[in-house]
Amino acid sequence: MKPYQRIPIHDSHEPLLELPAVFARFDPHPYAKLGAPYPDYSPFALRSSVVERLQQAQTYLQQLQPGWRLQVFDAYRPVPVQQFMVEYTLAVVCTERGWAVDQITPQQRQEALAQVHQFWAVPNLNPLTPPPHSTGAAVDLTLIDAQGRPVDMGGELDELSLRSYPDHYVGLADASAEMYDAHRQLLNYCMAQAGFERHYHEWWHFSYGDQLWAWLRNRRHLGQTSTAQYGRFAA
Ligand SMILES: C[C@@H](N)C(=O)N[C@H](C)C(=O)O
Ligand SMILES: [Zn+2]
Repeated sequence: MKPYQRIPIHDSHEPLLELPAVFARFDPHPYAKLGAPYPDYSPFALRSSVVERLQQAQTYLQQLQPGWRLQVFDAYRPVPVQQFMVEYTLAVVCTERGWAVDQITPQQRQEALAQVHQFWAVPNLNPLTPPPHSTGAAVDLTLIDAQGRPVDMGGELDELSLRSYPDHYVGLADASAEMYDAHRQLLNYCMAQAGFERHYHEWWHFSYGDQLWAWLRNRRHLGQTSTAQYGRFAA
């Protein structure tokens, strides 16, 4: 169990809302394209207050960089999709290691899964420990410029590497590294101004009101005892 999963949840039962067209999106959606199951809700949906805060974040961004927009990669993710993506990523990791995923030993499976879970939450059905995206309060996103071109963040979303750590480029004396770090700081600044917290291993993952958000806030403000406002979304 991760420490943030001990945070109590008092669900506000806010609805999930489709993201408005003011935000750019990855099209087609990256996991739907792979065949992930979305029977009920779009992956581009978030809890209503989280949508409002995302709009605030984009307003802050446009005050600093006119015309730039947030580009959403993924938002609401039901637990079966979390399971699908963990299995998919496990197969990728096995292939990279030269292993056939359907012939690995229990020990190899454990090793490969440990790598997967550095970046992917466990597809847990326990309502006390929901995967962050199944709450509808977590979002993976990046920036595009006024011409609609991707802003270079020095790594791809969902990349299983140290480059994904938010501070990977901090202090590196190289012009590209400084630019990547400036872009990551800009994204984090706008999201933080709107109340979001960023994942400690992923420059692209932010949330507002889930267990990880409360845990990160309490860690930053000693003495604060925030709880989660969103558990696993249930219609
Ligand atoms: C890997 C990335 N897409 C992601 O969302 N990671 C977090 C930790 C998750 O699986 O909830
Ligand atoms: Zn995420």
